[in-house]
Amino acid sequence: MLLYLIAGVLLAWTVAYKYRRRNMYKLASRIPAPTNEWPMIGVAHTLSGSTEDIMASLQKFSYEAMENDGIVRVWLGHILYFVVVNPLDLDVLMKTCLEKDDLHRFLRKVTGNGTVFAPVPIWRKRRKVLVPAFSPKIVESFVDVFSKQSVKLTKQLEKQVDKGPFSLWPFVSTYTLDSVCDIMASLQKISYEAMDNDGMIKVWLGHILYFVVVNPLDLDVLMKTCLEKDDLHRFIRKIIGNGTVFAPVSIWRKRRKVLVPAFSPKIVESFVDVFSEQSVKLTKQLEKQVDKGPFSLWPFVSTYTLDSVCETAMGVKMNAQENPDSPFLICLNRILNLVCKRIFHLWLQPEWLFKLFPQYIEHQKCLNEMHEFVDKVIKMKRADMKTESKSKPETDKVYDLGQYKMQSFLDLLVTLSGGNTGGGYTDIELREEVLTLTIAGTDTSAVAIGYVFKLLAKYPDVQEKVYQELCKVFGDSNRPVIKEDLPKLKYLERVVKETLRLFLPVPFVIRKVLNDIALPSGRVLPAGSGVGVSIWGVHRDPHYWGPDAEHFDPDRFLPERFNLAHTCSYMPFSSGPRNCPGYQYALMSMKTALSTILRSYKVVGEQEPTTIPHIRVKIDIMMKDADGYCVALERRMPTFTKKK
Ligand code: HEM
Repeated sequence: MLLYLIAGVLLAWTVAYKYRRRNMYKLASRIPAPTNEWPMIGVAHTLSGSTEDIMASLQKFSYEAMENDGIVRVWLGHILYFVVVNPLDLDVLMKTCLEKDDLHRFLRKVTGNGTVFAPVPIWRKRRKVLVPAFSPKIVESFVDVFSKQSVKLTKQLEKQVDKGPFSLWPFVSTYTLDSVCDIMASLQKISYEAMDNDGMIKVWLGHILYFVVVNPLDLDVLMKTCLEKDDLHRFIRKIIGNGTVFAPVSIWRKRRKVLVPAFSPKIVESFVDVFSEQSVKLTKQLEKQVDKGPFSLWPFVSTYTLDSVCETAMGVKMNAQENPDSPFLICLNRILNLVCKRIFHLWLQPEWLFKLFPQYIEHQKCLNEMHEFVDKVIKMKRADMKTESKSKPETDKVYDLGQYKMQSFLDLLVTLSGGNTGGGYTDIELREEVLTLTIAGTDTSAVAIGYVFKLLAKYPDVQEKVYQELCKVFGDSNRPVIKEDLPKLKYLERVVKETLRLFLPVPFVIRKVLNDIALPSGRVLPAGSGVGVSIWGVHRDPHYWGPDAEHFDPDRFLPERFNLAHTCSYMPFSSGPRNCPGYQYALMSMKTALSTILRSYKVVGEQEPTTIPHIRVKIDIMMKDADGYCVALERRMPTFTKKK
């Protein structure tokens, strides 16, 4: 019975198929075929892999079509194609045939339902969102990017001048790639659009609707109610698990309660000695670069912040400044780089697909190395706390594990979570929190220090004022910084705050909307959508910062001038219950490093002709200088050795 049924279905399908083909043949017979049809030439060329020959065939078909009233028919496998060159026919076809051919299915594997190859029902919605993003005003705003990339391209081509023929392709292809991949430029553009649209604009990212918000009144509500982090953070959760920064709210609440007391002013102040010692080391490391022209500051400042954070978080002297080949540092940088790639490359997102890429093995290797290291520190800490022994275990060859201090965050977390025996954090919870602090505290502060350097090089008058203040506080002494110095460095603090306004390490924060939310601006954000908080946009919005919002002016933070109309109009450390608990720590670490280095060296670089600073930025988890914080140093006085 079943066999009869199957046979019947097959027969019906064959008849229908034959009928359709007959119909097709009938229609096709009115249209000539080219003299050499596809199966003969096309397949042979395809098998030989000669794409040049395929192009030659396509050109030939086009010529034949020109001679046959603008159309010829071609079979590709079992599918009949009409090659059309007649503009009148094309006018109708381009308006009616909107579905892309199945041949594009291979590209769809990469772009998914991205507008270009999406099926028509999906395409219609996507196109509606995409078209306004190509408005003349927006496209015009990209000319700056094209222009900068063109100057770079011209400089790259310089190497080939008067050297005979060469392939232009690698040069022009990277030019367009750089322009198109300028993710930060797109985020900035969207933020400007939001400013012009009463502080909000909507954007589709894949199938999720995001609202990019820059209105501080709306943000005040959103930052207090939308506490759940977006799913895009799941890649970084692979590293830090349920560590405070990206934990689901139910877990985050408990973790935050334990973490906040560990950032009390008294505890953070006690870290200044660590910042100071590491800053002296940093100044010594920089010595090699003095009077030697421009160099990238990034490896120097990022190892300074890593050493400071590891010492204060785990009590371990990482010595990354002297030992940049430290496996922990290499793994940390590599894994963060892979996370960033996964966020922006859709094909690396599904876990099963990512596992097929060689990067997966690298990812796991780095993860294991980092976990093993932190687990080792935790084990030693527990043992040490148990025996309360002052004698330290044998020094680890690479990490110098023996030298931890008693009041690191790790000590505090063990105690604050309920103690070393029962009730307190498990080893995994401790590892998650320690890694969270390391990741949240390292690059953020390094990025910010790097931007201060860039801006001081651009504005020597501002640097001179910083230097004069340092001379006033430290006299001609080259002693290391102590905690009492920091509150006296008021102008330096204004420079840091203004830098964090214009060039902030975390320009965007993404949260989930779990329930419909009515906002002060009158809009309602629907449950299931996402909020892209453009802190970058908030900080540059002339509605709140005046017509000179884009200008670098540290004195706008003078108490008599600074009037924070809305809490959320300045929030480099975010706002609300999920803001950054490390802001005092970061400011102290930055001020210590800057006041140590700037007494020894003058930073020089390309000066800015106006008060609007231009720094080319890229998104690499954080917003970083695309040129690696390139500056030069000139000597002012000998490096620091003496204590007060
Ligand atoms: C200039 C330096 C820094 C900047 C600009 C910065 C910025 C931020 C921002 C914007 C957030 C909130 C993200 C959100 O709202 O979703 C955050 C969270 C956090 N930051 Fe920082 N941060 C800095 C330094 C630090 C340091 C030095 C530490 C620790 C040593 C730290 C630890 C954390 C932690 C634990 C969180 C998670 C808070 C929570 O979810 O409850 N940050 N940071």
